[in-house]
Amino acid sequence: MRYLTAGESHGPQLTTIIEGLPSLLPITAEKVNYDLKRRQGGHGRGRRMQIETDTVEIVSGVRHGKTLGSPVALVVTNDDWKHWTKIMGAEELPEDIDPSEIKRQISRPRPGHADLVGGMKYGHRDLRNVLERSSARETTVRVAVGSVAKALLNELGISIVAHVTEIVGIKADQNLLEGKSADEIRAIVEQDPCYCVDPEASAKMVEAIDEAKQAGDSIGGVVEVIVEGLPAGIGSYVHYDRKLDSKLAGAMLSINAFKGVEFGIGFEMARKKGSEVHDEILWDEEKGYTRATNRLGGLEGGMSTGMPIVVRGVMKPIPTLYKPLQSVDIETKEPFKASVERSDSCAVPAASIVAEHVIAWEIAKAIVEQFHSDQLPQLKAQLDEMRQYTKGF
Ligand SMILES: Cc1cc2nc3c(=O)[nH]c(=O)nc-3n(C[C@H](O)[C@H](O)[C@H](O)COP(=O)(O)O)c2cc1C
Ligand SMILES: C=C(O[C@@H]1CC(C(=O)O)=C[C@@H](OP(=O)(O)O)[C@H]1O)C(=O)O
Repeated sequence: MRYLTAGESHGPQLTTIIEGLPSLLPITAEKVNYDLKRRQGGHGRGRRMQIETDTVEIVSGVRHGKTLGSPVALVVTNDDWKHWTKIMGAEELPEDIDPSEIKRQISRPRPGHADLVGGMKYGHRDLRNVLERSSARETTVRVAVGSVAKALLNELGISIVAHVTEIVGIKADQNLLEGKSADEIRAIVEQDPCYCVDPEASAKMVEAIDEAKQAGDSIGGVVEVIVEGLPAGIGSYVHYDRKLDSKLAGAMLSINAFKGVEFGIGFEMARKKGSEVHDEILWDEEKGYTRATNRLGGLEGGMSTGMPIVVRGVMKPIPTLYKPLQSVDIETKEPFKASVERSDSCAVPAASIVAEHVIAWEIAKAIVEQFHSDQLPQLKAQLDEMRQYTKGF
């Protein structure tokens, strides 16, 4: 299973084609739109999100609400495009117009964004040609793709949820997750402005985001994704490129501004002994094999253990600052303050939604590739069989 995305931030639309989905999978634009709306939200978003109302158009691969097995193409239009048609059009500029007269040309790269190196790499002296594609606007269609993947996971009895665990050092109380299912966590975070389970921490996060915005600065944080209901044995230890944990880590780090990833208790493992890290194995008639703890985050040897997958990613503060950092104008080579583009001050809550969807995609892909998956009913039957088999193993 694979997908491609195309589209510039201020171009006419974002497009994606998903290939390899099983047939007979129910998909609705309504469900995808719900996830797109969640990605647009979260405290700390900038003015662009007031312009856009992201909705998906399913343009192929689905008939009467179910996938056909053929490629599924999705389109999300950029409402902002109408303000950018001259600046972002695909047609050649008329000869009597000097390109430097085109407004919003950028020659002052922002530290921390792709502007400078992207310009060098692709030979763009107008750095807008870089930022249009390096922008996290592209994560819109990745959420649409992940939403389709979640529809598949849902059919297979697998739930997934993301939440924000930390913003600028303000940490949510992890004990509040104790005994809660992914669906219960979702019900809580959907009501919270920072997509956080801890209302006290969330109130402080809101304050910190507002303060950063006021100061012309930006802040980052940590998001966590939990996957429940995955049978043991998805992924493999037999070859490096089949390890599920490496695929999940890659997916997390593919999100714009994500700089680190950990599973279970994560980097804390460096400070603990083996007896305090590894999860003891239990068995009972009803549940089959379980673990006394889940400190390894549901993965051993590159395979799911049957315990919930717990994966976290850290997002750096957003590079565009209203109080800009020192940079160099690439035309004059003079020192200047970097360009100030309209920007979010904190996109950690929004990015948690992106994380949920890129992880959903990787899990769905690993399942589809491991089993015979031309048709959803066949895939479902094999997963049920695998659950029964591993229980009695
Ligand atoms: C949901 C989301 C929203 C973002 N919004 C902005 C923004 O408004 N301004 C900005 O400069 N960067 C924003 N970023 C981060 C940049 O896209 C990112 O830093 C840039 O693509 C460079 O990539 P890198 O940070 O991974 O090196 C956002 C990231 C995400 C995930
Ligand atoms: C458009 C989105 O996020 C954008 C991500 C982004 C960046 O540099 O990554 C910069 C900003 O773009 P603009 O200058 O158009 O406001 C954000 O708004 C989105 O999330 O849909």
